[in-house]
Amino acid sequence: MAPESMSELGKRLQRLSPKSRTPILALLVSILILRSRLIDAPGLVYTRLREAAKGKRPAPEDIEEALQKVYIDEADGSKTLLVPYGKNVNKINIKPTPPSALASSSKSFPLLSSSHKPSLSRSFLRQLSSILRIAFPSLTCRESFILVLHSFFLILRTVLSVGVAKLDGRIVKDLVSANGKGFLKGLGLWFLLAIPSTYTNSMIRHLQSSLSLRMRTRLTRYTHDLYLSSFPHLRYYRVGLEGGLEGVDQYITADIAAFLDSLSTLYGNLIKPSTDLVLFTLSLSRSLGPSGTALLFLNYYVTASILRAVTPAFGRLAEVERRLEGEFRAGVGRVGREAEEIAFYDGGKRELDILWRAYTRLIKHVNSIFKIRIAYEWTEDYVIKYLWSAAGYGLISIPVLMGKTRSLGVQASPSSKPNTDSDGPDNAVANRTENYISSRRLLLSLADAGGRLMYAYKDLLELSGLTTRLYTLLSTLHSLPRLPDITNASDEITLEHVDVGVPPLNFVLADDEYEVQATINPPLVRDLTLRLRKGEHLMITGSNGVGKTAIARVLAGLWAPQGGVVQRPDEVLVVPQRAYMVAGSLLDQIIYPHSYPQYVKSGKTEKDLMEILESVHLAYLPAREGGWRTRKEWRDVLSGGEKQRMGMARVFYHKPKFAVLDECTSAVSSDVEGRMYEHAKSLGITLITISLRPSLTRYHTQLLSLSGDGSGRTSLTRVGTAEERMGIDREIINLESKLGEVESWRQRLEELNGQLGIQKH
Ligand SMILES: Nc1ncnc2c1ncn2[C@@H]1O[C@H](COP(=O)(O)OP(=O)(O)OP(=O)(O)O)[C@@H](O)[C@H]1O
Repeated sequence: MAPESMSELGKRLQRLSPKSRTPILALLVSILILRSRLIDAPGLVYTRLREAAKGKRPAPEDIEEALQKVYIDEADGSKTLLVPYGKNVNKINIKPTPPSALASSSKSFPLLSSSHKPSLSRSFLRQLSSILRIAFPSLTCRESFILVLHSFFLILRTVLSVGVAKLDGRIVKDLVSANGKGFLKGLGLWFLLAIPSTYTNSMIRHLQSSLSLRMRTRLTRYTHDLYLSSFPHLRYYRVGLEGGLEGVDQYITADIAAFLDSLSTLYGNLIKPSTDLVLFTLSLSRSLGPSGTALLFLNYYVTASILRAVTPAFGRLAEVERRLEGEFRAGVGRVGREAEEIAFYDGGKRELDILWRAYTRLIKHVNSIFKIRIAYEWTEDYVIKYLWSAAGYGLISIPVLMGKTRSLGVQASPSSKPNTDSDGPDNAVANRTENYISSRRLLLSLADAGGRLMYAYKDLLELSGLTTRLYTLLSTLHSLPRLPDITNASDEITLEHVDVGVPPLNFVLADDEYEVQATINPPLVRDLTLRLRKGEHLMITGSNGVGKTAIARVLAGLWAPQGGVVQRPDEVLVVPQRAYMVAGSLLDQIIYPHSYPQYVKSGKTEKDLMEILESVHLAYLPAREGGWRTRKEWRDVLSGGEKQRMGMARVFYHKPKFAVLDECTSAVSSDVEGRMYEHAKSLGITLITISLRPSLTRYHTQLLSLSGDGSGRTSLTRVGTAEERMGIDREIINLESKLGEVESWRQRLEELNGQLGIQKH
């Protein structure tokens, strides 16, 4: 807008009366906000508009590059996500929650008592305020600004409703008194008032959803940063085992959204009727007098008491519903994830039973909520719609029936002022009609506001259930203590008197006090002491379930040792038996957990990657799958052995000092397995192999055997000791002497064939 036209607009605004200025100012402010949102929104709308305006569209290669890159690391530590959208690439800057902010907010999330039930208590307010501090990090943040604007429009709507009620009365009065001019004027005003009223309504809806979305983004980012924390917390790994929380996906996706929807709807449902109640009561009290107003308040008190008494525990019901929803979702997710295994067993029918059971439990619960609601809503409707209306009729009738004609609602306009009761019975009727219509409308609005408030009470209870769900997730994630730091700058792995066992459920709560679980799981491996220098390859063996992988978990830092001291260099890569395939391109599979920008930074090229694939006998993949950037569901595309080879390809890409190979070549043919082991050793990688295959022993210098008798004992022997070599020598002599006899066996065979008349061709 040009500056001259702005100042002209300012002058015009000044000429308007303060009352008529308010809606116009609100309109202008909101237009400015919408405009600034278009400009400031990081990427999404603006990039598209700007690029469309310039007629500049990214080439398909740019989009492919963006798909591969995913994000760009910025100098300030933030990341800029590249999101291909239609024919454009949108850039969205994401600032991670600083670890210090996570650490300081953890004090606001003490664990709830195990006996906690959601309700409107102080605990609910504490939980809500802890969560809201994440959604509204400061008073000056954009969310706070939207909230203020939203509240302003909510109040403006109520002010406009009062105006509409008054105008309504005035129009009917003019109609009854056959005042055509006044009637037409009233109608004109009616249409004028409709403009800010309808605009206010749409702004309220818009601001409510945009506030909800913004809060969701903040909460989701915070939860992601917390959940996907790297060492020393690894919360995504430990939240189930040590935190005892199942189905985190339901919490992070559906529950956050449900919580915020409930919160933002509730805010509107609470502010509007509360303001309505105050303003309408004020308007009405002028016509009802002190005793009428007192009766009105008595009416509020009685109805609120009745409804409180009949309100079921909606909070608890909502919490249970979310949990059952999560169980059902997890069931459906499991079938999708394990589809092939289920199909091999033809287990569809069995899975159907399991899913149907989960769904039936959910539906039964929802149905029972519906049934409980019938009785509650019946009482609510009866009280609010009929009891309140009847009380309203009674209250309006008092001044009318007692012959009082005190002016209600709208004061007659100056032009209509001479029309007083003394001018004749018609005017008296007209005035009473005006008063009645205004008051009636106010009373109906009052009953509506009361109904909404009562609904808000029920919504508030439901919000308490959703708050408890979200709070439980955040407090459980926060409660996981740091894992001990086991890394140092040396080139060797040392374990001294280490006990390895399944970590206990981290905290259980009794009477709001933290207590470490009393029953620590007995160690699987006891008093393990070993020292592994670079170049000393260790093989760990033992029967199933003795704790071989448990040792790998301790070495990786996933489980804290139950006793003793573990020290290892930073560069230890653990390759599990079940190879994990990341969402992304073929190239992403090899470089995982590196991202594309890290790969570029490392200076490696596609030629290097090809050499790696050749060393694991997967060189045919890029050509077969359509290139390095092909994106597929690799978990389904690659065979079990191919996936395991890909796991080894990662080892060759990262070249760590130590690689823990946890039966990660069990599905690979022996010849290829051997060549991969040799290759790893030639790259200078020290191997720690967990395997039951004796054929792998020859690639190692030490053998750690775990006893299968439950004692947790271990024995460490050197592979290739003098005794072992003597054993091998004995075997060689034995075989050689047998080979010496081969000639005599062949002669005997020919003799036998001759006797049987079998001719050798
Ligand atoms: N999260 C867990 N919760 C409870 N028990 C566990 C957990 N993880 C492992 N265990 C138990 O710890 C024991 C050792 O497990 P581990 O995976 O180390 O066995 P393993 O020696 O590697 O066996 P395998 O040769 O079959 O792979 C097993 O009895 C297993 O059931």
